[in-house]
Amino acid sequence: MIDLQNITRMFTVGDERVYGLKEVDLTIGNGEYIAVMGPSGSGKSTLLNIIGLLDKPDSGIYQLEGEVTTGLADSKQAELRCHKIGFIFQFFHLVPRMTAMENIELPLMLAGVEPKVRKQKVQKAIETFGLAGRARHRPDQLSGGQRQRVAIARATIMEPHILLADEPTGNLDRASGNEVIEILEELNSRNITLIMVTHDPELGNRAKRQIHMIDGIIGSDHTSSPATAYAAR
Ligand SMILES: Nc1ncnc2c1ncn2[C@@H]1O[C@H](COP(=O)(O)OP(=O)(O)OP(=O)(O)O)[C@@H](O)[C@H]1O
Repeated sequence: MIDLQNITRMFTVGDERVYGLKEVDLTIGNGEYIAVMGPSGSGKSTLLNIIGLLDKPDSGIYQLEGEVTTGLADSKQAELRCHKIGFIFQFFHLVPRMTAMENIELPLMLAGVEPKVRKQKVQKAIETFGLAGRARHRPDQLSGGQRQRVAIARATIMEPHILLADEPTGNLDRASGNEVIEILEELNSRNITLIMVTHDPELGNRAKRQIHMIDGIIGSDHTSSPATAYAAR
């Protein structure tokens, strides 16, 4: 469960103060599938960064799975992030000099998992995400869709409960984008919470709940009825 209470994040640009988020209340249950939409600058990435513990609010309380995260030491926040949350970005954020395999292995290394277990897990992920034959390729030797599949493998290798995806198909052609969405939806069907920022209304409609941001606040929060959700697929 993700629970944001009265969350505000402000940025100072020159003499001006800009709200990234303004007194936002939001509760997200386990296994939900949410699309976060809204115009540029409305606070979508700020919201995702706060939920993902990549950024801290200026005020308010954020509880992640019952634990109050606000005020926790950076190291403790990093530990929570590493074990509970996977990130997928529009531009993949893979390490260019590492192979697909090494990129996928990275979170396991950072978490101190022993080499034998690492190898087993990476091998399984390579197979699960259709990357056999590409394991030793570097990102610049992979297609966009393959890079995003490596990024998803890396994001899920620690078996997080929550996946945060910021425009995961924004840099992909339609076919590769569809493939990536289907993978993310399959993960969500296994009770992984999926929160996806998207500018694409068609994609947004596939989610079971749509949150529209405007000027740092939640302008609307709509959950599709099961029948509507089915029709949108
Ligand atoms: N690091 C920063 N420094 C200053 N202002 C920032 C910073 N990050 C975000 N903002 C401001 O906070 C507001 C929300 O930005 P945010 O990136 O969350 O919007 P967004 O909805 O994700 O936009 P986009 O769709 O263009 O990615 C904007 O006014 C933005 O200019």
